[in-house]
Amino acid sequence: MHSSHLLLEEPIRMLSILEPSKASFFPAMTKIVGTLGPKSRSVEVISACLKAGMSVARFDFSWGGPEYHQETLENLKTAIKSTKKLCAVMLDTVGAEMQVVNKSEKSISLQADAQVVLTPDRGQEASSEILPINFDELAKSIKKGDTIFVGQYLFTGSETTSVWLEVSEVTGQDVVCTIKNSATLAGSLFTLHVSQVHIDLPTLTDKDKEVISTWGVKNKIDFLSLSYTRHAEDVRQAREFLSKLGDLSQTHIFAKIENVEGLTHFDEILQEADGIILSRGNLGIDLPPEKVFFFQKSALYKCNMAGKPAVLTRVVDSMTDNLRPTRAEATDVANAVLDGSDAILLGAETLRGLYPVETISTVGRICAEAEKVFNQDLYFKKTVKYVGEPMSHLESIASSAVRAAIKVKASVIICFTSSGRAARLIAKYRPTMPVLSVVIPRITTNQLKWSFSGAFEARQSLIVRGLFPILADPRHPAESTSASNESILKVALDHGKAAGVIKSHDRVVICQKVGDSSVVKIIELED
Ligand SMILES: Nc1ncnc2c1ncn2[C@@H]1O[C@H](COP(=O)(O)OP(=O)(O)O)[C@@H](O)[C@H]1O
Ligand SMILES: C=C(OP(=O)(O)O)C(=O)O
Ligand SMILES: [K+]
Ligand SMILES: [Mg+2]
Repeated sequence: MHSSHLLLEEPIRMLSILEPSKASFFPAMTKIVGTLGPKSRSVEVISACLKAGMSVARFDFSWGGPEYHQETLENLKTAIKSTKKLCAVMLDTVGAEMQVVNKSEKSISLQADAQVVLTPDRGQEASSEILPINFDELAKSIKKGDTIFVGQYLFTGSETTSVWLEVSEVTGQDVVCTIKNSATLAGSLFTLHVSQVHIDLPTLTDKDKEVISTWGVKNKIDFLSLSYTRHAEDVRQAREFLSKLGDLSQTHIFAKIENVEGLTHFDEILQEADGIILSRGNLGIDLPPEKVFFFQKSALYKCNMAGKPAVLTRVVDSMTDNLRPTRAEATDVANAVLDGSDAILLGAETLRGLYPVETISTVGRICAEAEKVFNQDLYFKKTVKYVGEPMSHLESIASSAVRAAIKVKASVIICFTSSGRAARLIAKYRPTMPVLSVVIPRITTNQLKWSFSGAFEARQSLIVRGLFPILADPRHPAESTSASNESILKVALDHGKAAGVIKSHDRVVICQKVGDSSVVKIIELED
């Protein structure tokens, strides 16, 4: 078969599979988002997660209050300082999530073929006969025969702690269900999912707004993960809300596609959002199993062509309590890379799993192997063709930088950027070498005070495949002169050398503005 038909580069020597994977400074070009929680909130564990390759920390407000998450975040800051590894912060909303609340935390055992009632009456204690839920309108939204799934928060699928229910009767506000499998629900919170039914809850709830405008503002969150995004309008409303919150006007919105409704409006959502999270946890039960791969491949392709970062969830559930992933999971991680994801999001594995650090390093190693055989040549051609002609000047420069870097076998691409746009466009063409994006701060004013931009832009590239940011000293203003460019370049090269990605005699491709024009330079280093 001709290599252009394959996701893999050809030819692959069978024996190359046996070569040990080399350790390198950048564990992988694909990024890892880790959800922080009980098993990953001490300075020690977070430091180890950062060293293993986590570059975005996710704080999921479906679970845990602001004080709890603040404590974790303070530990993250300490870990960042001591490891000198950058990490961005993602706030994940609750959104239109239906939940069963089990205040007493006593485990609830459910027997197959028996009946259980879902009720909006939150005064009731959860038991084997009745489950109180946080949503008043369930009875209006469903009908006899519908399927409902109730599972432990961040259920892993391998547990006996989740049940399938079939609606047998609706009586007033209550929904009577037949239990399809025996299970024991353990813990205080369970997520409830109704297959392919519109749930009339807002995408940004009042509680979400409250958390964003307090916790979010205080911590200048880099990313808002917008749970249950179903329409482009959801993203527009979130954007409008953030725009009034000072620094958060710079926060990037990642639309989480978790159900068929979001999938149906994918194209419009992608246009509005800064990035996409393919929430396979929920979507995987909303879609028939045989269709999940299809969504993954087409959504990743669309994100790649739009040059917007795509994050894939739920890859190694079984590592929540095992040191090794299953064969299917290990293959799934590699396929996520070949299909085009920028980042992998770990949920239960890092939040409440026994091996958060090992999970990160295992996923990183699988990604790195897949990146080595990713058919860059085919991908590059596809992207150029998709973009068409005439290309914008900047995109043409960016794609040329990638092509040049591959042709001369450069060890890195160094890209000067202020808005982050140039670096992102380079990453869009999926270079095989790391891109050091040197973010040059711009002086901005809001009429009250002067400040420097750049910190958001630098951290926001931590979710993009292949981008490794360096924030330049604000004493080098964006109004660049050739002297300041030279000194910044020296800093970037030194950083690359210290990190072990640049050696003497290496070739390096540089993308920067000289005077009014963007240029791509190739330099060969001396000793
Ligand atoms: N401070 C800078 N010094 C030199 N070149 C820069 C600087 N900022 C951006 N560039 C270059 O200018 C071009 C436009 O990049 P872009 O990231 O869109 O910058 P901007 O911040 O102007 O939007 C790219 O070639 C980029 O490498
Ligand atoms: C990550 C997911 O969402 P959450 O954990 O917020 O339910 C998912 O559904 O895959
Ligand atoms: K959530
Ligand atoms: Mg979800």
